[in-house]
Amino acid sequence: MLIVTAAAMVDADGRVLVQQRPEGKAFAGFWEFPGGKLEPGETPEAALIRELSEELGIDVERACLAPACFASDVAGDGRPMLLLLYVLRKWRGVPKPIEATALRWLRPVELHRITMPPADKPLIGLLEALV
Ligand SMILES: Nc1nc2c([nH]c(=O)n2[C@H]2C[C@H](O)[C@@H](COP(=O)(O)OP(=O)(O)OP(=O)(O)O)O2)c(=O)[nH]1
Repeated sequence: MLIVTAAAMVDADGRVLVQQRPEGKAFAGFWEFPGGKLEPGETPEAALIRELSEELGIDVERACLAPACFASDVAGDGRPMLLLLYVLRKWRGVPKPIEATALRWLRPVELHRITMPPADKPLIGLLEALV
C-alpha cells in the first residue's frame, strides 16, 4: 500500500492552496494538494515537510501539521493508496510553483469546480467543515 501525505495549506482568508500537476506525470493537468509519497523509513510528517520544501520552497515545523482526514483510492500508477491530509496554517516563506505548473488559492467550496484526482473528491467536503 502506497502512503501519500499532503497539506491543505490555509491562508488568513480561509483559502486553500492547490497546485497543478505537470505534463508527463499521472493526472497531468489535475489540481492537487502539495505533498507526495513517503520514502522508505520516513514518517508521514517528515515526508510532508520534505515535499513542501522541494515543491514550494517553504519551511514547515512538525508541530504546525495538524492531522485532518484521509482518503483511500488508487494512485496515478494504479497502486492502492492511502492519502493522509494535514491542515497547515503557518509556514515560513512564500510558496512558489517549483515543480507544479501553477498554484491557486481557492475556498474549499471552489475545489468542487476544478479537476482533482479521484482520491481528493471526498476530502473537499471534509475541508469545507474544517477550514
Ligand atoms: N501530492 C498529492 N498527490 C496526490 C493527491 N491526490 C492523489 O491521488 N495523489 C497521488 C498522485 C500520485 O500518484 C501520488 C503522489 O505521488 P508524488 O507526487 O510523490 O509523485 P508523482 O506521481 O507526482 O511522480 P514521481 O515523483 O513518482 O515521478 O499520489 C494530492 O492531493 N496530492
